[in-house]
Amino acid sequence: MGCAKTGSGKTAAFVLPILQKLSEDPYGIFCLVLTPTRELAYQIAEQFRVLGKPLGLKDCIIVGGMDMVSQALELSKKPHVVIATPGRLADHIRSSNTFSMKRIKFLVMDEADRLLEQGCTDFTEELQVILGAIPAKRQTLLFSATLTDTLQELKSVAMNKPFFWESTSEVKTVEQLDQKYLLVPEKVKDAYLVHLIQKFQDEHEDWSIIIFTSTCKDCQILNMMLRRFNFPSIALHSMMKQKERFAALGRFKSSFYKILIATDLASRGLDIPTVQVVINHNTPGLPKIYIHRVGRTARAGRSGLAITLVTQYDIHLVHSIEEQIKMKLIEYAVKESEVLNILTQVNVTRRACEIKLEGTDFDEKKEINKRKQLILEGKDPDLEAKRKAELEKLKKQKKKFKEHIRDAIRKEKDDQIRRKQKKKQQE
Ligand SMILES: Nc1ncnc2c1ncn2[C@@H]1O[C@H](COP(=O)(O)OP(=O)(O)OP(=O)(O)O)[C@@H](O)[C@H]1O
Repeated sequence: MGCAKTGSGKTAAFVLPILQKLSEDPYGIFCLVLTPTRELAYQIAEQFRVLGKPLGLKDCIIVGGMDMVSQALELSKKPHVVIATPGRLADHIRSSNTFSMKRIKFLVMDEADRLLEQGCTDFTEELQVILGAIPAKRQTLLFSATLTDTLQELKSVAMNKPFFWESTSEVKTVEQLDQKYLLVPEKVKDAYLVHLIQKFQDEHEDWSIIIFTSTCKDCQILNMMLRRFNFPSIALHSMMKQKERFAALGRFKSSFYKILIATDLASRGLDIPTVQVVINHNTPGLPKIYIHRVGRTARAGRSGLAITLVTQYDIHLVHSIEEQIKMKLIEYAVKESEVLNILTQVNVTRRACEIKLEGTDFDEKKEINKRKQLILEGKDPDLEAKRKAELEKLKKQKKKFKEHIRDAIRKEKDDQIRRKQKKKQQE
């Protein structure tokens, strides 16, 4: 298990030793790399290709959204390395007997904590299928910039004592990263965003910027809005077709578009050296999401700037981020008068974009996609919706209970302090 900061070169840290071992005894399929997103799979394959060229390395990328037949054909040709997202690889294992992974020596899980996380996109079932198709005797490598929580869980289930390497540093983010926050009222958030982008465009023409949003819809609307202000922006989210996703990323990487508006689909692993600024349009709900998002800049020793827009409802989230990364964010200063000047125009434009999007089948498409996915997984969409609603209810109750306890503890602490102060005064 390897845990090191974002942009510190974890990919090469597993690619190079694997290539070394492969050169000693080359055969296919020698190694399997799993990663949570399709874009990341292509990026890892690129590193294997560059570094493995002298060996004549054959690789194969197995991800969803691409043609399954040609993938099956490639798998049957025994590539040295398979780089895959779990869902599509599990589909191939279930449906095909034209390839075998029984001899693989290395299993790499990149962004391992995400792969093993049991949340909204849960890979558990797919991982079970994959683990059943590869030999038990192998070396398993887990990498991420945020592995600490997963470590404890894994240590308890691992058959051998795992070797864990962590870069020693108190602060969890990169030193060269300038981390700021901007306190903004929810309703005027977009005016601040437009102001920031205008400023960066005016002052640093060559900078590339990533803006992270919380939902696909927000991502889409912001892109429409920024386009209306003539900013060179492009969206990247999971409701886009896979070909559009790759094209968007390609155009951003080549600096054809200088602004990428993305959901957390792009928060992990992506390595784009020109990115100078990351803007969090919403404050990430979890510190580790923050760490990965801001890690899209200041990579490989470069500098970078991260600005998180914080509304009145998000202050507790910033506190937990600061606690986790072990440093304080600094307030970013803006000229309020300049924001006020564009406020009405921005709000009117946003509303116009929202109306335009409502006129399309965006929401409907999302529902259909969700139902399709559930049916593919062999689940009943209606039953799942009911289950989800019940879970939500339970979660809310749990949250309320936790808040209640937290308040009670805080109150008790305050009372204690007050009692102590009173006692001192009396003395
Ligand atoms: N020894 C090195 N010297 C200079 N650059 C390097 C070196 N090793 C890797 N790099 C480059 O550093 C960049 C970041 O590497 P990489 O994408 O592997 O980071 P990472 O640690 O996996 O980050 P993340 O946690 O965000 O996925 C890449 O462009 C890579 O080519």
